[in-house]
Amino acid sequence: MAPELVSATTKATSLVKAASLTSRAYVTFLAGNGDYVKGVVGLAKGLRKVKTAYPLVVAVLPDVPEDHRRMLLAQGCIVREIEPVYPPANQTQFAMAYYVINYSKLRIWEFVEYHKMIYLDGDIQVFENIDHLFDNPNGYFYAVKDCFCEKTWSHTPQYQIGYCQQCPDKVQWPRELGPKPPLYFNAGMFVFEPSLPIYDDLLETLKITPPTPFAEQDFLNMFFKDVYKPIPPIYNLVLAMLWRHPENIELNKVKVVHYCAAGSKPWRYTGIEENMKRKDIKMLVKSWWDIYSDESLDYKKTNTSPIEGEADKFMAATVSEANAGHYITAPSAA
Ligand SMILES: O=c1ccn([C@@H]2O[C@H](COP(=O)(O)OP(=O)(O)O[C@H]3O[C@H](CO)[C@H](O)[C@H](O)[C@H]3O)[C@@H](O)[C@H]2O)c(=O)[nH]1
Ligand SMILES: O[C@H]1[C@H](O)[C@@H](O)[C@H](O)[C@@H](O)[C@H]1O
Ligand SMILES: [Mn+2]
Repeated sequence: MAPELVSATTKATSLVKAASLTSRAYVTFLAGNGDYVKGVVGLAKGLRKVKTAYPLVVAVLPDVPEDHRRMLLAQGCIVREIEPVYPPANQTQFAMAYYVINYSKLRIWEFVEYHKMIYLDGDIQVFENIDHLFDNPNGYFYAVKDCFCEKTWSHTPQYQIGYCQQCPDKVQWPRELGPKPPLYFNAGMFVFEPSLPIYDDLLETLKITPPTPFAEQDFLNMFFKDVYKPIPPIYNLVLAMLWRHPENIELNKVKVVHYCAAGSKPWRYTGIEENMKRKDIKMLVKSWWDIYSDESLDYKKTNTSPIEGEADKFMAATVSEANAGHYITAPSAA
């Protein structure tokens, strides 16, 4: 082959590789000017520590201040601004106010330059590589089953009768309450495929769906109930599982920890709330801090492999062609 052809072929091959790399990404969501940015910085560093091959996209609301965006870019994140999504007007009083902003998460279905994404809350840390989840068959919504035993669930019949899908045989679902409710996932972590038709359908369906206490989590559960595939709790350890269902958890096998129990956010941890003095909780909070404080995990441009370099160029080209000025690109989190 003529040298120029060889080089063209090599270039094409690396572009194809770069394209397939950039067609997968992790994504998280950031709102406001508070301290959740610390969670996202910790997550970017955690993903780098486990040597993920994929970047971390941060979907930010307009109220995220410029200096927080710069911190994320400096950590190798891709920052994309999204518009807020609100549930139907005049009904917001029915949702837990704190969660209403999370409906904005639905915008990530619009990120169709990626074929597949793994969504992670900002209060999640990844302790082992989970890139293999991208290889799960397409066409399903993958997430971990939630637990109904904490007080946050006290508004539900499940909580009131002591039924939890984590131990469905302990308290049987009573016949008089009708059919057993479908499996319910925690929406702090899920694997999904961005799609414009699904995005339109999500927003159209939301218009006719009254808000409920767990906001977009309830909504996503309802919307994806027929394609939901549970994955093991090691992919999203909801901390309450440690004291509610210890028999279901082998802590040394856990890959992803979700600091969602009251008082457990590592950057706010004081130890005063219920269960927060447990040895396992203290250990998990310390593990989060070890990653967050490790300067060797800060993003360095020189860390990028040749393939990542190509991915960056490919992204930059795609972005400037397709979406000039719409969002800011940054290098991979890995
Ligand atoms: O002021 C805020 C509040 C939330 N978030 C983002 O929104 C995510 C969800 O909020 P929490 O993690 O505080 O919520 P929980 O984990 O307690 O709640 C769970 O229920 C919620 C219902 O709305 C969501 O589904 C959420 O993903 C799910 O893990 C955060 O991680 C963070 O990424 C912010 O950036 N700023
Ligand atoms: O999303 C909620 C929230 O994270 C609560 O803290 C937890 O008790 C729930 O199980 C979960 O569904
Ligand atoms: Mn969370």
